[in-house]
Amino acid sequence: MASKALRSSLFRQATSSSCTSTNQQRGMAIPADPLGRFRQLANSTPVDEKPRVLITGSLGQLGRGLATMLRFMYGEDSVVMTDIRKVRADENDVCNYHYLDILNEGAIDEAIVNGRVNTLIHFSALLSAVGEQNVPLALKVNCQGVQNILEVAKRHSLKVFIPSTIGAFGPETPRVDTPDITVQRPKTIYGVSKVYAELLGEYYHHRFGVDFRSLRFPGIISATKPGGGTTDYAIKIFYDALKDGHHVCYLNPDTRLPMMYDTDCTASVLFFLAAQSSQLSMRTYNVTGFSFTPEEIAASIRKFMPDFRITYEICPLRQKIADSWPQSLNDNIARSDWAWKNDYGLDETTEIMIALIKREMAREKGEAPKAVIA
Ligand SMILES: NC(=O)C1=CN([C@@H]2O[C@H](COP(=O)(O)OP(=O)(O)OC[C@H]3O[C@@H](n4cnc5c(N)ncnc54)[C@H](O)[C@@H]3O)[C@@H](O)[C@H]2O)C=CC1
Ligand SMILES: CC(=O)[C@H](N)C(=O)O
Repeated sequence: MASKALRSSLFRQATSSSCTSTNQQRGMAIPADPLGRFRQLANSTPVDEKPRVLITGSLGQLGRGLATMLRFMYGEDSVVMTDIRKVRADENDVCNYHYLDILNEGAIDEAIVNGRVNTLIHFSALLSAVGEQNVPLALKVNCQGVQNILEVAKRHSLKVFIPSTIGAFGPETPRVDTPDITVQRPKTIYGVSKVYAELLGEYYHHRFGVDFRSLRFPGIISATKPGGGTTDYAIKIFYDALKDGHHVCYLNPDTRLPMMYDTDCTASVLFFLAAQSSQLSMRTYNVTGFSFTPEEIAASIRKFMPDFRITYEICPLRQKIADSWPQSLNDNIARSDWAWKNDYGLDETTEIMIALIKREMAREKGEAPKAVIA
């Protein structure tokens, strides 16, 4: 079932940038060489500007793929991975890994100095659903943690990336084509803490000259374990499709949310960090891929697995959160300021997720090779 473009991406064999697979959203297509844009960026980075990056919370959903891409682009010693949990024996994509609790500011200093780090990517956080279950911890990790990170960035003149989220918007926000600057007023502790991070980062930029950068991500779809968010269903649905042919969805069939494929998320971070400060008219930008409802992603899966079934058991907590978030984001300013562009639409994402999970399942049975970037 996999297209030629997909096979190319999985096995890193593509050589040209011509398109072989089309998608209805924004009339896009998967590039035949999915790593081409990353290779080009690495080749165009002057030696004295090569990033040496420390990632906090790097064992979460987004950190591992980003670390793998950074190593591919800038070499094995370009990334220091940190988190607070022990690495499992099967996590063989984890390298140069150290324990780092972001609530310990002195320990962050130490890791930056010892690792000769010039760029800090701050991924540690409690996401929307788990944040509601432990508000005091969410406040500590998401607010105190950000304060510590910004102080360290100021002290060591670091470039610092702290992601924000669609969760930084609320029910009073215009929900369709949500612009960068609008009413926010989120109703989750996650959203409140992310607005704080956006504003505090911008304050450190204007007041102290810290090179703070932030992107408001939509839900990210990847073949890695999600950390307890409202958009997690859009990952689990693929695992359930392949294991059971059936997914029980906790959101209503018509709940539309903006999403993005993992590799586009990684690209947004790396191209944004590589942009010159003079290109940036803002420090916090929306970025997005495509929007869909549970019914629409199920229909996309059925193009590859015609017998797939979806049923619904609504989780009131997550439904309420989803109902307060944008249905689609406007990211035109990122597109014009620093040439942001997503490469993957819904059907490409579906095709790749199915292929990656099939490989993961085969690997578990000892039938497939290990690391893949797609
Ligand atoms: N995954 C998504 O769909 C989206 C993610 N984001 C943001 O991107 C960032 C990364 O997200 P994910 O990887 O999905 O999160 P995740 O929940 O999968 O990973 C977060 C990591 O932070 C670590 N952590 C928790 N407390 C810590 C502490 N005291 N010190 C150090 N590390 C600690 C956890 O061990 C975990 O590995 C977060 O800031 C999140 O808000 C934004 C929008 C969408
Ligand atoms: C969109 C996010 O920030 C995250 N995936 C969540 O659902 O909490």
